[in-house]
Amino acid sequence: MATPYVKMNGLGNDFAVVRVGRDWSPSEAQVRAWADRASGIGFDQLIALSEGDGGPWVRFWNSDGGEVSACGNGSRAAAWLMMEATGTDRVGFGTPAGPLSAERAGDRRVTVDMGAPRLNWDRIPLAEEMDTRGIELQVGPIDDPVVHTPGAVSMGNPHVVFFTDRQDDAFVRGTGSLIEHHPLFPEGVNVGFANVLGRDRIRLRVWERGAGLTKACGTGACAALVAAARRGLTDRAATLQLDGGELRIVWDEATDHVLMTGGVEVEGTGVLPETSPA
Ligand SMILES: N[C@@H](CCC[C@H](N)C(=O)O)C(=O)O
Repeated sequence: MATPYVKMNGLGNDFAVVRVGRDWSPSEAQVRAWADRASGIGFDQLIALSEGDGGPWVRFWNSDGGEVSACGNGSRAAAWLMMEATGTDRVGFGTPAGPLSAERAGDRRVTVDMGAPRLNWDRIPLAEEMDTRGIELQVGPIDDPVVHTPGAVSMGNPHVVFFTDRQDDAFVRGTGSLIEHHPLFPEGVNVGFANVLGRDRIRLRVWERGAGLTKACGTGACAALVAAARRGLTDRAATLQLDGGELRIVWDEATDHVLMTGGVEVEGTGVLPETSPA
């Protein structure tokens, strides 16, 4: 049966969003074929919206076909679609990483309450106990590393954040792809490169686990703000400048929750191409 999709993006981080049953389960090969920018639809993540007894439910897959628990930009897109469909200004929905809530923040702008960051080493997860404010990891010569001691944060998915002004393509791609599969991260990791420009402004580029360098990463932006604030480098609210635009991130002191505000765009619609599940 044909499955329609809506093509969307959040700051250029793009998705195909489908409405399907709770038991819908594409194979890795199918997701990879749909994600392919030369021969498929082309996207960074696939997002599935379902209705169940417990209300709306959202799942995410990276372009490499792996299912993941969280996606910040994708959560804004999913929330906006659900609010448009129901004519509401707020929505709550389940995700594999836990329940989230969202509300409209202007024309095609959405704030998602991303919940509390997970900061214990075993919840990132790391392979061994470490202080997640700055973990024992470095890139480059032992006595003169290029980047070192990244903060580690889970926003429902694992992130490390290096504080550096080295943000050129070659460095981000080379270092990101190396760290993504480092044995310290049993589930892999998203790798952020954050240049703190002021107490309320960070320039961020993210090498995403399972998707590579994207134009923006919402959970990466949340993780960067949390990692920076924990180190005293910024306040608990900042504007994150990503390649595709800006996100406002607030780590609320009263609730410990991280609030992410940014735009969503609809690019078009289509039908998932027939593919073999193998
Ligand atoms: N682009 C996303 C993150 C998608 C998942 C990530 N690549 C992972 O594997 O955890 C975002 O906006 O957060």
